[in-house]
Amino acid sequence: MTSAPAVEVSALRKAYGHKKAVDGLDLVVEQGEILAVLGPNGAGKTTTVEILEGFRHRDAGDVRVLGEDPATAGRAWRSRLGVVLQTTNDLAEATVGELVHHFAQYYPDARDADEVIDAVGLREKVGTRSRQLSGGQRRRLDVALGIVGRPELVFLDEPTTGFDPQARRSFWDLIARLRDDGTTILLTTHYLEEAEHLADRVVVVNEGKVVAQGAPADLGGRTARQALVRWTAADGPHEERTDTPTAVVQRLAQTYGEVPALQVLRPTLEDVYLALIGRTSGDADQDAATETTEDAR
Ligand SMILES: Nc1ncnc2c1ncn2[C@@H]1O[C@H](COP(=O)(O)OP(=O)(O)OP(=O)(O)O)[C@@H](O)[C@H]1O
Repeated sequence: MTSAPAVEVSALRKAYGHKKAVDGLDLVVEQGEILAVLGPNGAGKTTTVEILEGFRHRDAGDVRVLGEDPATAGRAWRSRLGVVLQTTNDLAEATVGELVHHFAQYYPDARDADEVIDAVGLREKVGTRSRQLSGGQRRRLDVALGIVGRPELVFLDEPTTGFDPQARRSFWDLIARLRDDGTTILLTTHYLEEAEHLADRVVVVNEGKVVAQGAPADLGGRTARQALVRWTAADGPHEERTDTPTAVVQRLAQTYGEVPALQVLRPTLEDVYLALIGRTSGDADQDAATETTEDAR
């Protein structure tokens, strides 16, 4: 028997005034899987996640999270969810250790608080007040508070923004361990390599709709994933898309011997993603620059 999905969303809509933030979005997260939601700034990811968490009202559509409608579900439902919120300023004077131990008390079957502190890599900061943590350390504390209750389903909205590369790697290990424990995880991210590394499935959202979904290696379909063979002949540059680049190169070698300016290119997840959202990598660089400015504020 297959179990019911952890999350089922159909025809979800939410507008802010005239702005359609979510515009007929469909989504399923199976139990035990890691689903990554990708999309450019303003695509509607946070709005969707906040509706699933029960923090925002929807205008239309059906939503089931762990079998209940988040708009009406109660405390027992909420205790089964791990919601990673930004730590509020009210808690700024509490230490890492105090916060994680304190939050653990709210849940019937909480994880061991000290193990969680170790898992997010904050052991050395256990006595530090939350206001004295760096941005990346604060985010790790947010994650610790989100998982200490041993949730069945965890929502992570851009969990590793502001992490250094080493912290990102150890966070990925933590997420893999949560998955091994059977936790279902929905995360949003702007990091394509994060989605590729972690996710069983990726959903690409653009302008409030799902524009593609699949395993990271299959996203965009077979054609988008084909290799591109390029070479230059006497009459100029040539290119050929193919599932069998070796055969194409063999054919070219028979014609030319040493093939002039031969290249075999494989599209990366980033290439496929940018094509799906109708951008070029120049636009993506622009987004990255904008994000850096926002982070710097
Ligand atoms: N509280 C709000 N009031 C008005 N407009 C909003 C509000 N929250 C979001 N929006 C708008 O809705 C759209 C979707 O925003 P949302 O935050 O869901 O996008 P996102 O995909 O999470 O973006 P990002 O990657 O930048 O976090 C954007 O155009 C945004 O400006």
